[in-house]
Amino acid sequence: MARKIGSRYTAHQILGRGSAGTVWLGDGPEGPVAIKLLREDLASDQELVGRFVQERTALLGLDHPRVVGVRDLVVDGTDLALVMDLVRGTDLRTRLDRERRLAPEAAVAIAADVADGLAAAHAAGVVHRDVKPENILLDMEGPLGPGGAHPALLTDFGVAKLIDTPRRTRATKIIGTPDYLAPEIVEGLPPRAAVDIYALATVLYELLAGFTPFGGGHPGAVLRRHVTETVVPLPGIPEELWQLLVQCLAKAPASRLRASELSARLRDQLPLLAGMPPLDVDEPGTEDEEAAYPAYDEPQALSADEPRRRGAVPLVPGSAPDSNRDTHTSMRVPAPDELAGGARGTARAPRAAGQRRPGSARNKPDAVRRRRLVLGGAAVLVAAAIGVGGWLAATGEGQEPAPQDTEQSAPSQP
Ligand SMILES: Nc1ncnc2c1ncn2[C@@H]1O[C@H](COP(=O)(O)OP(=O)(O)OP(=O)(O)O)[C@@H](O)[C@H]1O
Repeated sequence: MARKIGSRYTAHQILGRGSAGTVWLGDGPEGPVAIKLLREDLASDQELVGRFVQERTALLGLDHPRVVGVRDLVVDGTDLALVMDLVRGTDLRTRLDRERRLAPEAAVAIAADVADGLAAAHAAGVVHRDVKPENILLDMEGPLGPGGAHPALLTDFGVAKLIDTPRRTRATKIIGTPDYLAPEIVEGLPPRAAVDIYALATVLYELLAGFTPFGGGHPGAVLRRHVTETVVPLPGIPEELWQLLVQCLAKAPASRLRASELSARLRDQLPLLAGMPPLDVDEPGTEDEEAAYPAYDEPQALSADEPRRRGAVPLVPGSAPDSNRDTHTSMRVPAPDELAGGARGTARAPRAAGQRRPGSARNKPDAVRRRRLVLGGAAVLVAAAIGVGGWLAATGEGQEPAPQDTEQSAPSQP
């Protein structure tokens, strides 16, 4: 079914859905495009529409081969749409779901591409703030690179910033995707370029291991781990690559590499990784923590036959009418002492494949595991939400900080 978007574009077929809306395959005066049609409740928010229009230049301004370009912004009646370059391929989450983990050479090649895109964005004064596999697209029509990896492009630049306004997101709600949230965000500091580096290092770890370094269990527990736990080595990972990951997952933002340096260091490693098979590691259990939390119901938005995705919190609060992912969980603000008190270990050390942890939650039926998932009292929620509350407060209109410790020079985003 075709649908007109403004006077210049026609949407033909749904490519995918996210928390902010639906992405369509469409065409316009210059050929095929991808059209991200924002959810109706967002599109009817006049303040939000105003922000998109105000940021039009910034949205349309990023021009880099590793960034999905935004070509146009359509505001038409109840429609608010971003018209983007069409990437023919898939998103990295889909590939990861299919393959579970990638060979190190391919994983590093993809991460280097994304780092290139980030370097360009940071130089232009833009922080992405939502780097995750869902926002990395693989261009299947592009030339094959190291490890047989297709070129990777980062998408959704600037959208998180526009949608996450204090008015839309009460300070009691946490915004973002917990697995990829840098500790300084959890602690309430404003997001600068280094948060993207942390998120990208998390993605690279996930590509190599099949799970994120601090993910698993209740979203609040995930946030707490970002702040209190150190990343545990992956069995079999080359030392230099491991050191790079450790540096970019540093708790202190200033200790992380800049995007251009990360890209160069990743590419330096590629020859050493050629032909290396995927790492053979087993996902750690979270049973100790799960036992500490009362029952937690899975988010409603996920349909029964859909594969479960990692716990995540919505970019936009509230149920998403056209969303079918469990990237839509809302969390309550934890009390300050909860975070501090939640620093107990979680026994999340990855094990070489085959090594079983006695009584691992991995061996429990899914429904049981789910019921035992977190919520409520314990540790985490607390500091997390307090931190993010501070972050939200700090990212109000006109308060977005210029990306610091980026490739400097460039003007900051208005
Ligand atoms: N420019 C594009 N070209 C081709 N496909 C795209 C493009 N942008 C997005 N898609 C597809 O649409 C899907 C949904 O994208 P969208 O950005 O709305 O959500 P998301 O990033 O997956 O999740 P969320 O918005 O919750 O962070 C993507 O996973 C991808 O498969």
